[in-house]
Amino acid sequence: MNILEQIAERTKERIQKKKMIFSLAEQRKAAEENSRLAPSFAEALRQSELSFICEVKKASPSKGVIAEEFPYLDIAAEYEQAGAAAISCLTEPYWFQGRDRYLREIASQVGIPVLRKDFTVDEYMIYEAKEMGAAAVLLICGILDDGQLKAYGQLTQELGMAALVEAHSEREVERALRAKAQVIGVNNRDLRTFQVDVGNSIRLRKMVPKEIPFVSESGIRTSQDMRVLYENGTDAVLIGETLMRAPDKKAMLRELRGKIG
Ligand SMILES: O=P(O)(O)OC[C@@H](O)[C@@H](O)c1c[nH]c2ccccc12
Repeated sequence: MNILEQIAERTKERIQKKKMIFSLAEQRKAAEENSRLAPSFAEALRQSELSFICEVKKASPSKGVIAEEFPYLDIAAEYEQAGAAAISCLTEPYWFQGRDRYLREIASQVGIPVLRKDFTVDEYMIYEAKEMGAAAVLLICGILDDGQLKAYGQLTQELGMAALVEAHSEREVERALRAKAQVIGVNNRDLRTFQVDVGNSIRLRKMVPKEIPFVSESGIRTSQDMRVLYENGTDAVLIGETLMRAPDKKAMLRELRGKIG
């Protein structure tokens, strides 16, 4: 099993345990009772020439612990003040050291949309995301079949959220398009090998119609990376590690943005 499959399996177990404590029916009810409409994720990505989705992430399978100190609320506030279009918050606990409560607290504190970054493998997680105040969930093509992609995308929309559908290859972009993804992200990191290639987004950008916001994810470090992505029609970038390691996140965002947008 590659790492992506391992995480997906572990996530299924995690959700089974949660369901025993709080059933799917109860979770659905809790989601439906949260009538607060989160700000629109897709709209937020259309607000500027090149939008930033800034990630709150303590650790990752490829890098281990990235931020020993992890004042997640301060980090989220700093991202918002620096002009982030949206925040991505990890909730996966074992490889990324995420927590549901990080997302819950961040979403209640900031005015910009928050993406629940997790390995969605069950509709239960979509109800949870809604209940927690997320504006969007991640659907990874590599761990979902076509039926799930479609059904989870629909449920997400019914609950007033958006799905960021993540692809890594031509075939997966085709699948995302077929599933009527509202927002498509291309991961520059191969979650099977951890190899990073920003060229992956550039290659796959051409397959996605202009009306669908296109997000380039992972491994973005320099204003040079940003320029190349921008020139090739990227609408938004999703940046984690580079920002998490920067002592002054506002300055880092300014530097990355350079002369763009
Ligand atoms: O820290 P980076 O290299 O800037 O990457 C951020 C984000 O793209 C990455 O965390 C990510 C992309 N797809 C994922 C799926 C699950 C968990 C995490 C991810």
